[in-house]
Amino acid sequence: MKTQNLVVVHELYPALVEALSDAFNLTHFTRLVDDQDRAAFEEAMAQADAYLGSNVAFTEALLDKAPRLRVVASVSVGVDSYPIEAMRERGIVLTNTPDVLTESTADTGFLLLMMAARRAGEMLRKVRGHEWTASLSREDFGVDVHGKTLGIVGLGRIGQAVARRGHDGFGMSVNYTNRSAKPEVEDALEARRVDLETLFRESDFICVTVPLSAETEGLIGREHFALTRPHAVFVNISRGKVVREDELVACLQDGTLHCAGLDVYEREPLSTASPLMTLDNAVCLPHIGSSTFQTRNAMCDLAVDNVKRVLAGEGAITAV
Ligand SMILES: NC(=O)C1=CN([C@@H]2O[C@H](COP(=O)(O)OP(=O)(O)OC[C@H]3O[C@@H](n4cnc5c(N)ncnc54)[C@H](OP(=O)(O)O)[C@@H]3O)[C@@H](O)[C@H]2O)C=CC1
Ligand SMILES: O=CC(=O)O
Repeated sequence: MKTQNLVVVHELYPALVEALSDAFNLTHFTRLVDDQDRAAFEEAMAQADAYLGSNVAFTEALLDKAPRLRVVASVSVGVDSYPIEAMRERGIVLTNTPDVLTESTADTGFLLLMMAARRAGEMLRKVRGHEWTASLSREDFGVDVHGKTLGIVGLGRIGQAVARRGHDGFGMSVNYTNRSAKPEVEDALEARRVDLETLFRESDFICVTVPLSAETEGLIGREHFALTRPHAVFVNISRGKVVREDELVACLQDGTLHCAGLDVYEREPLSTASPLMTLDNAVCLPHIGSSTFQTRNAMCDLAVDNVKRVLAGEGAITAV
């Protein structure tokens, strides 16, 4: 007999839904769309031993309504949306999905970097808009990536994977800022640790891969964009709130910053009223960092293994 209640708010691959239905009393939402879904979700959480998912606003009030809850398995590496201290006080184990998403997310970072450098979004719009009627002019040229300088803000797992792509694949020099020094990466990638201002001043491409925290919220703004080189490309694949988005928009509009490639925003989904929607020098993706079939399946598998281990009284594989 199934005795444990699992609430999932995530899209899962079909075989996993079947396996979870066999093992648990499963309440499964693909996503919470409206108030009715949210109410049904809270009702299910009142009996839940475990939760697995992402993109749900977790509050202390929700925890108060979930007295049986023992494990929250986030299908993400970032855990900025959870009340971590309140969970700890209640003895709820929080787990995440590091490592399995590192390479796909770094690919997305490099995709944005390349798209912004070569203005791929704009060019695609030209072709589709039937504006490719003659060979392109200098006004449509992009900038080279190979041999340039790449600056990484937050040289953790994903930051290092982006840096490796730049160094090994494109012969780029690497600058980085990070809380702690990374001598082994400095050796392997000839990377140079600098302060944030120097990184913005002395890099052609800047990629943000630092987690959102009290220290990093609003870390980057106009004073940094004002230091950038004439054709600098700014990429953010971490969290929108690390950047002061109104200042980013203003700097893209007034030419202080040449162009940006963004996967994340202050508010998601991005509002249709956002100026980023129409700026030619902003390449905007809808938070697809880890969204490949292989990686999302691996993230779900890891989250499930974490749930099973915690409920069995064993340590989680990737506790936060
Ligand atoms: N766009 C997307 O879809 C995705 C986005 N992400 C985002 O990427 C983030 C990074 O993931 P991941 O690389 O696995 O995380 P890691 O923990 O491996 O790396 C984070 C790095 O940031 C550094 N850091 C943390 N705080 C500060 C600070 N205040 N100042 C300077 N450096 C700091 C850490 O330094 P130290 O080594 O000293 O601790 C560490 O090197 C996630 O938190 C998430 O927000 C992740 C996956 C997908
Ligand atoms: O944004 C995605 C994550 O895994 O964090």
